[in-house]
Amino acid sequence: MDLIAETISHRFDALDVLHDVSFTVGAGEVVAIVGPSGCGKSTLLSILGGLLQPTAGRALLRGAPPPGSLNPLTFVFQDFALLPWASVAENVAFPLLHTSQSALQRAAAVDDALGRTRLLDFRAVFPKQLSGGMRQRVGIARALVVRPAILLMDEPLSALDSQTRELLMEDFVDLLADGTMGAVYVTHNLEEAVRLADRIVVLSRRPGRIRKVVSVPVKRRERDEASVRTQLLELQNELWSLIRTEAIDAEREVQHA
Ligand SMILES: Nc1ncnc2c1ncn2[C@@H]1O[C@H](COP(=O)(O)OP(=O)(O)OP(=O)(O)O)[C@@H](O)[C@H]1O
Repeated sequence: MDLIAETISHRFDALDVLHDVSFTVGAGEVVAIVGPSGCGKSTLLSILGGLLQPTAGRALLRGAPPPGSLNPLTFVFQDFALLPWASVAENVAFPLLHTSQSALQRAAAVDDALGRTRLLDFRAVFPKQLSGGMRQRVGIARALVVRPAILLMDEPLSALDSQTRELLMEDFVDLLADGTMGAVYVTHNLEEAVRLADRIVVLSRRPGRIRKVVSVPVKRRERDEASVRTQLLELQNELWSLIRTEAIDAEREVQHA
């Protein structure tokens, strides 16, 4: 199933946020969205996920969802957005509450999502008992439980320390390995973009327009190998040089606001 951003523009009243953004996320593809602060990345993700109607253009899905998919698009949030009073298993089961699945089917789907995120031993634990990294694993399991075609991720690792980020990036590489699930990955972190994405959409300063789309020419599985480190670092530098001046301007704008 493909997700298509078709000439999307958006305004919040007088604030021009996105301008004429078009790209396609193919089945199983990971597309990162990077750009200076406030350029409209989260707004674009909300539009892609159908939470926000764009002022112009549209987001559409094309093709059949994966077998057994209950929801083609599902979000993973920066702040995990877990229910504090519910256990890990109950949090993960939450998106299934209003589906027609039987209790047995739900339990199987929850077990599958917990297994894929290595959380089976933590099913009865409550979020406050978990580290940040484990909480985000629960957030990811909750997204996986509906067997989505595409994960919509908004800075999913930015609340975590660098070691935990590294571990979760490895988890993402595993989860995305069989190519059945794609992702749109919004991030400030160019290292994450280069590590995880097939293609990186670089947005300009607000109103965000596409400045460049960059492909990562190394298989995801091989990106932690020493032999490609220089190549990936060069790509990261290329991205930073595209963003740097505008990031400085955006930073000043935020500070003066
Ligand atoms: N609901 C809203 N109403 C009005 N303005 C909004 C709303 N949501 C976002 N904005 C503004 O739209 C602009 C783009 O915001 P958005 O969060 O999409 O950018 P971003 O690129 O994700 O930012 P950051 O990199 O800082 O996370 C910002 O100036 C923001 O203040």
